[in-house]
Amino acid sequence: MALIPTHRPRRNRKSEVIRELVQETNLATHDFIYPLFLTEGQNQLVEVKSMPGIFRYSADRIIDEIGVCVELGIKAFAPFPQIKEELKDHLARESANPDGLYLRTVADIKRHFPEVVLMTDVAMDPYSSDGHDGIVDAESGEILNDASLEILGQMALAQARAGADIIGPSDMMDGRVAFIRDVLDRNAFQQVSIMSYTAKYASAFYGPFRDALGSAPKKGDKKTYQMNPANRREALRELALDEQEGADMVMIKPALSYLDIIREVRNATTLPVTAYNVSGEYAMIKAAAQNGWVDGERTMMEVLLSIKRAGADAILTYFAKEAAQVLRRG
Ligand SMILES: NCc1[nH]cc(CCC(=O)O)c1CC(=O)O
Ligand SMILES: [Mg+2]
Repeated sequence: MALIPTHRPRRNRKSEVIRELVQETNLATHDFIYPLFLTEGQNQLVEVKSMPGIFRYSADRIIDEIGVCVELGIKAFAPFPQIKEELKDHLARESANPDGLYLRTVADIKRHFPEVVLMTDVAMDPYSSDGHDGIVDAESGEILNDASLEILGQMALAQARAGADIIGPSDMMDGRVAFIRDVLDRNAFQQVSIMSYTAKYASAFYGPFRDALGSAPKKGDKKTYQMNPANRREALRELALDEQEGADMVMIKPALSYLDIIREVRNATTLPVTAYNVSGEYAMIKAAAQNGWVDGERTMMEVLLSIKRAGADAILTYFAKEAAQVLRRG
């Protein structure tokens, strides 16, 4: 008797239709935010070596690319700029230049596609001659928190003026969400949202992104501002502060080694939760797929689904375009 199971979960797996009926999590193209790399010049389309299938686009080429994505149903984008070395300085001044590569292109994208949502990145690293997200004290090498807030506030304001829909502070300075919210509100940008990089870990998985932008720290690492990968409770503390400071959405980054944090944050907040499936996570799957070691497409879809199952409402992912093609095919 004991040898005949009374409970048979396999009955709910016996056909494709039944499996779909009981499926708990679904991926949709509208879940994706597509990060895009911008570069100077005309007619530039340069593949990032460590990210096969991902390119740096000059301003003229990005418009066509966004057109293709919109056609596929991708409606949200997160642009990042590759800034020329000679435009970088200790105070990241280029970050607030309305005629610079980034803000000019943001305005241009919004002109061509008023309906797309642009999330702009607030952090000093792409514009900083030190390659850090905040100001580096010349003597001590310390990353100065409160002095950096001024620069981040001006950067956010310049992005709002260029037409950003969502400001994404990725810098991990303390208090920046409240600071940026205040600057935006005092300048009549009450409707511009803030998606905080709430729990951003000091991760080895950012390597290919830093290759793409040439934004790696010139000295030291980011461990005095990005979080220790060992910590879980600290993510909840950052969450509580970002809620108090007025974040509209919160983000966990990276995603795959931090699915537990995504779930934990999902359970602790009523705010929308986003996860950033970062460059190194993309590169790993691409490399294995190119070697024939995993099925790239199935691995991609499984990873994205897992991030949603963990509790993310939206996903920043370099896979957005490929996954949208798979989802369209059905
Ligand atoms: N402000 C820094 C920033 N903004 C986005 C990413 C990484 C994204 C990725 O790896 O895909 C980083 C990484 C870093 O700290 O150097
Ligand atoms: Mg914080």
